[in-house]
Amino acid sequence: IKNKKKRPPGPKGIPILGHLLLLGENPTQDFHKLSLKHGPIMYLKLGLLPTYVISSPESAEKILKTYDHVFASRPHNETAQYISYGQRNLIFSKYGAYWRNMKKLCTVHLLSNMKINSFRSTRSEEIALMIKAIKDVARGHGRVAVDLSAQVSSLSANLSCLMVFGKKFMDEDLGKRGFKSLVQEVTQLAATPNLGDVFPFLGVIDLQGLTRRMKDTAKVLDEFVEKIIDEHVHDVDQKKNKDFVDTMMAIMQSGEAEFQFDRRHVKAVLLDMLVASIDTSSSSIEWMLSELLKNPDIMKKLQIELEEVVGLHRMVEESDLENLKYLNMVFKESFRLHAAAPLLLHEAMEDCMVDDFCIKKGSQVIVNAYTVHRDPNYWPEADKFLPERFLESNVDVRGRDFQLLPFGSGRRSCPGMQLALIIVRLVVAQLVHCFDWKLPNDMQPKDLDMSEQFGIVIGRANHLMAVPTNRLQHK
Ligand code: HEM
Repeated sequence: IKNKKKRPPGPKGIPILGHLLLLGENPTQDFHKLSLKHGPIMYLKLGLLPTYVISSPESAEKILKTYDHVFASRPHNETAQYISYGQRNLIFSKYGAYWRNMKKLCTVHLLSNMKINSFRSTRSEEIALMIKAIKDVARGHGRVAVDLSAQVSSLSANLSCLMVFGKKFMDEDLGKRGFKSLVQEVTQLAATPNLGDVFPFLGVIDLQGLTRRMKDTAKVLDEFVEKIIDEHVHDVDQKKNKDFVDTMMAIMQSGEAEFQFDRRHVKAVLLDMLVASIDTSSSSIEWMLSELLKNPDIMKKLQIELEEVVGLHRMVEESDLENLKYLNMVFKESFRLHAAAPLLLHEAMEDCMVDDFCIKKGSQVIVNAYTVHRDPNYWPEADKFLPERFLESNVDVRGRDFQLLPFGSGRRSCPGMQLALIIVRLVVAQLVHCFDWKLPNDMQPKDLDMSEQFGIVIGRANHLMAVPTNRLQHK
């Protein structure tokens, strides 16, 4: 009984608001600083919502493995409801039979190795288009800078749209607001702390206007997806390569899903796939390129590996990836320092003792991968970018090693990891192989700004600009 009452340490809060005022523009960093003071299991009260912040590999293992069955649910997200057709998607769905069925369906039919491989030539064509556009800039003989952030974000959106909808969308599509900005608005709104989540009685009042904005955005997106589904229903048999809309509609029409599965479920999952894939992949690529520009010796070493494995007469292919060992090390180190979604949001489905502390049913449990990835017991000189630390180590990003969790671990871990591993490594390898890069205006690598912009995905605060010169010896 005594243990059941024991609460983890945490800062002193104030009545009603609890610890809300301790969180500023970048909650990941705020949690990080607080946990250095209060320990790996820290208690905070965000408004009325009891929250436990988990910050060490050992305590993360307890949450995501030992007691995964208790912590596999998601906390309520007032804003996100409206884009998920009443929690019919995966990301924000509560744990239960529906989520289990839907996750299985997505893993088997949308994100399997076979399905991912069926889009191999699409990836290759789209990446080649980006490289061609950069080559045109590189004709300026080392004088003109490329907006790498814009290039990569557009590539990532195109890759996701082709896979999900079977076609690309331009900025001018979807009326005045533009397709990409609309998808970005969804992630932005879902990430903005909503008072309705921490003071449930404020949910209906919508003081911040977030719900209203999300409803508006959701309506436009819904009309857009409806139109795409209709187009697919009309010419379903004409394509060899089935995109996600074809696949989901076929499952719906066949009735093979063992749970209720109608058009709302199809739309919820399609939007899930877009929202979960576009910014995570592009930010990860941006951060990896930023680190390479900041560390020219590491960039050079990677180029030497590419020269040895691929040669200077052709571009990188997906089949090369398994032979690029140093690329893999650079990739792990970049995901360690710049996990795209470092706050893993979970909810306790029952009371649970973790170490000496009782985590109460209904509480929010946040695993902060940002702090876990900097634990000095596992990561000496944790703030430095040192890919060589993986030289003699088997530590991997797949969720087996709790000191490195960029894709989470356990039941709620990322089902798109395999696809992300391919896209991020391939795009970075291609850019580094095809071009030499330097920072614009004689900027020194050490001066490159690495500020973060907080959101569901942590991106760069400023666009990454760099000057390319051609490297390959073919036209
Ligand atoms: C570099 C790219 C990516 C990163 C870093 C990433 C990371 C993550 C993380 C950290 C989670 C939450 C894990 C947790 O709560 O414990 C997650 C969930 C998820 N990811 Fe990814 N992801 C990436 C790409 C993708 C892609 C390409 C897709 C699909 C096309 C995808 C689909 C999802 C979905 C559907 C979920 C929700 C799973 C659930 O709640 O059951 N992700 N991802």
